Amino acid sequence: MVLCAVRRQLLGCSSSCGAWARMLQRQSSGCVYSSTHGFNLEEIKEKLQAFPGGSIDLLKQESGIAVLTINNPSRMNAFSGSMMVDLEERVSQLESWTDCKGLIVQGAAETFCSGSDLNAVRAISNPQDGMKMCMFMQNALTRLLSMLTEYFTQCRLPLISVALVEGRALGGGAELTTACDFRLMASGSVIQFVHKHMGLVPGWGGAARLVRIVGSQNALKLLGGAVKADPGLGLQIGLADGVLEVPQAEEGADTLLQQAENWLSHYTKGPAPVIQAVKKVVLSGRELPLSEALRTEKDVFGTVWGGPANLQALASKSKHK
Ligand SMILES: CCCC(=O)SCCNC(=O)CCNC(=O)[C@H](O)C(C)(C)COP(=O)(O)OP(=O)(O)OC[C@H]1O[C@@H](n2cnc3c(N)ncnc32)[C@H](O)[C@@H]1OP(=O)(O)O
Repeated sequence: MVLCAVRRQLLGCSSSCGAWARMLQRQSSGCVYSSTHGFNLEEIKEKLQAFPGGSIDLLKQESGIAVLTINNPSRMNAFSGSMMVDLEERVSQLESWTDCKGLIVQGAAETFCSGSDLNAVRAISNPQDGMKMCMFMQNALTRLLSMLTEYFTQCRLPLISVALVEGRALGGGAELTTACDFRLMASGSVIQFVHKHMGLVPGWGGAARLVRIVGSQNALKLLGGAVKADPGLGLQIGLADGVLEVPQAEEGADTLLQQAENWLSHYTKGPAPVIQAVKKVVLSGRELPLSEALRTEKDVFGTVWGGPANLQALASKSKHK
């Protein structure tokens, strides 16, 4: 009962434990919104499907690293309605891939994503439809980053993700980069929250996540000034975790995707259960009050202690020179 009250207080829930239980139920599905918020998944999917074009493509690789490609080159990879539905389906596919360790999110044809498809935006510019689209994308991107389900130590997508930003990441595209653990920016690339210029603020969860990544001062500057963040600024404020050189065609150097895979492999090398456990303890440390984070860490520790990787390391008497 005391814990219940503490949790209610922490999440600003002033209603009864029944309401709290419903909130927990929502969180166990990894979603922010459910029917209690007027969110009807099938209804919104049908509405979004009316705006077709492009696709979100998922490639699962034997290495345990998946590549998610935003693919709508004729519109600078803008998100059509059907691509939003695609995204949610790809997240479900990733959630059921137990050996998954890492994810690279990239755009097709040398640019990342120019945000919402403005044709769809114009057609659903009434507040009700805007809210529905916003809830749908927040649910999908929250599941992508596994931000809520760690309350049950059952983080569904415990992979380490990186956005590979080439060209432009604008509006919703900039928001998408914040739904990854890391951002790698190619030389010449730009992340820009152009929402203010559109008379908007982020609605796909990008503002809340941005504050956690760069702090509220920098977030206010990026959003309030619709600042073009190039790789230099990105590194300086912690928005970018690395800069990749775009290879010249004749050089035979690694492609940006190969460079991103090499970069990510430093963090995904090793058995999937151990990598997934790392993601879980870091997420719970960030998202939970200390006492709950410590308990979560204990539970996750229990899943790897005496496990195959641990026993093998003990048997090999490995030294860490
Ligand atoms: C909560 C979500 C909030 C949002 O995401 S609101 C959307 C924010 N994004 C935007 O406003 C992007 C608007 N587009 C632009 O600024 C420019 O097109 C951009 C991306 C800088 C590229 O400029 P350029 O390289 O000069 O290329 P361009 O303008 O000729 O574009 C090539 C074709 O792509 C299209 N396009 C680009 N961004 C789009 C979008 N978001 N929705 C729909 N179509 C889009 C553009 O209309 C053009 O098509 P077309 O060749 O004229 O048929």
